[in-house]
Amino acid sequence: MSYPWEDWDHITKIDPDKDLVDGETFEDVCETGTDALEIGGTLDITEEKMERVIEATSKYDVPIYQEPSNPGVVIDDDALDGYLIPTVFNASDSFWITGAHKEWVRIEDGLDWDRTHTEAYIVLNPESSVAEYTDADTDQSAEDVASFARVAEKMFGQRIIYVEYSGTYGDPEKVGAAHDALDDATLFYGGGIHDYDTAYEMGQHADAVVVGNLLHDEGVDAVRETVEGAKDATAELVAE
Ligand SMILES: CC(C)=CCC/C(C)=C/CC/C(C)=C/CC/C(C)=C/COP(=O)(O)OP(=O)(O)O
Ligand SMILES: O=P(O)(O)OC[C@@H](O)CO
Ligand SMILES: [Mg+2]
Repeated sequence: MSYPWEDWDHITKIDPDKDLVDGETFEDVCETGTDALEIGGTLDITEEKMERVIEATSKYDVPIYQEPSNPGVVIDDDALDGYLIPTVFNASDSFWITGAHKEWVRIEDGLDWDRTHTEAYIVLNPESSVAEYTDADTDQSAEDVASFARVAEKMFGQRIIYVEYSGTYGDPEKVGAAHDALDDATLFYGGGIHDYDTAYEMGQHADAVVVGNLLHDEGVDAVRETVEGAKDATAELVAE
């Protein structure tokens, strides 16, 4: 079986709680060359804000996925290509590993399983809201990260492993260790990517890089540079 994310090099994560840079539109975002949009964030996400972003982005060709941070914000919308549901492998509280998922399945009947996929997060920036929120144990060596990645793929059948440094640029060695530990699963990296070079460097280790804050803080020209960095890193790997 093949999955759409296997062809992605670059993902733009849109936080529905944050604005775009003045004068920029969702059309501009879709024209950066990014391969997919993930819509989600951890703080103050409401259904209404989610709907607004889905509505505005669904007119263009880029696939859009919702990444809900809790069961209460999931939107039932045909415009979505699917749902990427996080599970946090190094959370201290099992609510963020399987508990929220159990609640979701309990309250929703008729989930669209064909469009529902999971992302196995390894959260590594202790300062991030996602680390606080899930009480993640972020003190992990490269070997620990590699082992989490392997457990996620081999024992839990996860197809997406996500090394998350939300808000700060991470350690390429840990990202590389996760990549080396995987056979077929896809590795996402997110955190602090802000220019061509950072996208290029992490793009050499991860299958796809995720860019979040940059869109809201600097705008689409900066995002386009990161698309180029990520694509060049992939082109180089393919040529090797
Ligand atoms: C079962 C369902 C439907 C949901 C549960 C989903 C889970 C387990 C969420 C855990 C938290 C998580 C991994 C959320 C994904 C989104 C994310 C990482 C947002 C980025 O977080 P930050 O950048 O730290 O937060 P802000 O940007 O909001 O400050
Ligand atoms: O906002 P940044 O630091 O780019 O992180 C992207 C993403 O991994 C957040 O979930
Ligand atoms: Mg953020």
